[in-house]
Amino acid sequence: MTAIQTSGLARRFGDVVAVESLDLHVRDGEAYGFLGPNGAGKSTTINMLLGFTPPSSGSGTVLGYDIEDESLAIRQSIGVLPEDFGMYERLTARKHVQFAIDTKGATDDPDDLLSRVGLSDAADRKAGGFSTGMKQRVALAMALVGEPELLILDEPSSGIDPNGAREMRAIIQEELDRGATVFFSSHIMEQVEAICDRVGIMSGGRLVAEDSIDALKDQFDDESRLILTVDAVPDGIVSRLEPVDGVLDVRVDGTDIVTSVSNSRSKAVVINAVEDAGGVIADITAEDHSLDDLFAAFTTGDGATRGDARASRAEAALEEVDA
Ligand SMILES: Nc1ncnc2c1ncn2[C@@H]1O[C@H](COP(=O)(O)OP(=O)(O)OP(=O)(O)O)[C@@H](O)[C@H]1O
Repeated sequence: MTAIQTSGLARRFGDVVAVESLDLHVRDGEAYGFLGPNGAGKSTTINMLLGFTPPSSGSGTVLGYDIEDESLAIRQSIGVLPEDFGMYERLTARKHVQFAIDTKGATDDPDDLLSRVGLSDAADRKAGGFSTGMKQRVALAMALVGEPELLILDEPSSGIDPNGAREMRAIIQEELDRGATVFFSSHIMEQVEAICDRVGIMSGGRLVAEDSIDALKDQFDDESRLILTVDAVPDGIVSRLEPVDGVLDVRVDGTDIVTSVSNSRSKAVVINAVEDAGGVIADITAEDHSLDDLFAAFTTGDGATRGDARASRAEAALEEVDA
């Protein structure tokens, strides 16, 4: 069975198209990273999957249940860590978890769950005094109630310190090991890279890529990144380099001119162009692409055509897969 499937799913808020013709396929037992910049439509998608926001058009199923007609069954069967989790200030951490257990008719021991998320010491404290990270841990404990087949986690690591993020990763891995499907949105690329089998990248309400991280990276195999550190960045260097044949992207980061080039011939042209523009090159670095680059490539529209070009490349690649 497909854990999550949507077809032409869309949601508009007035003139704003939050999600547009979304076809999502999350397989049983996989860890699926749902990525995208702020405002890309991730939370709106998750809210549609949970039945909190009705779609403007399109359809979808979660664990085989229809997202519009069977949302109650969906919420009973899955574990959710929502984006904005409101807590009852006067209830203790344990009471929160017990509430989730009772609601689901589950038999978990709340103390076991609080121990898993590292909150044993705070079990009897009222949530009103909790830090953001502690609230997030309570929310995760509540999501884990009843060993759900599917966990939907919206930014699970937000507000969590690096140790907490590592523990969160370990918990997600444990859940995967017992056979659960994990669908989570995140801005933390290391976390996504460490956990995910596949990622879907949203941009402007559309799914611009959906594949394994390795497969997406393969699309960049013929490309490399060239970083020129200069004493002072020459005026207008971005618009000067962008038209150079083989240059896929240019941006300036402090005194670094960061370019993606499709062949080594272009590197020499870039270096010459920077020097011709009066740049004194202090250092040259060539780098492989990281997941951050990949994310930027699929989601940024700045630097003129690059984001669009990448998006169309991604679409072309996906069409090939579909064909
Ligand atoms: N209730 C609403 N009313 C009006 N516009 C909305 C509403 N909810 C979302 N939007 C708009 O829809 C778009 C997508 O928002 P959404 O929250 O889904 O993005 P996101 O990818 O989850 O972003 P973030 O990473 O910042 O949480 C944005 O332009 C947002 O302003």
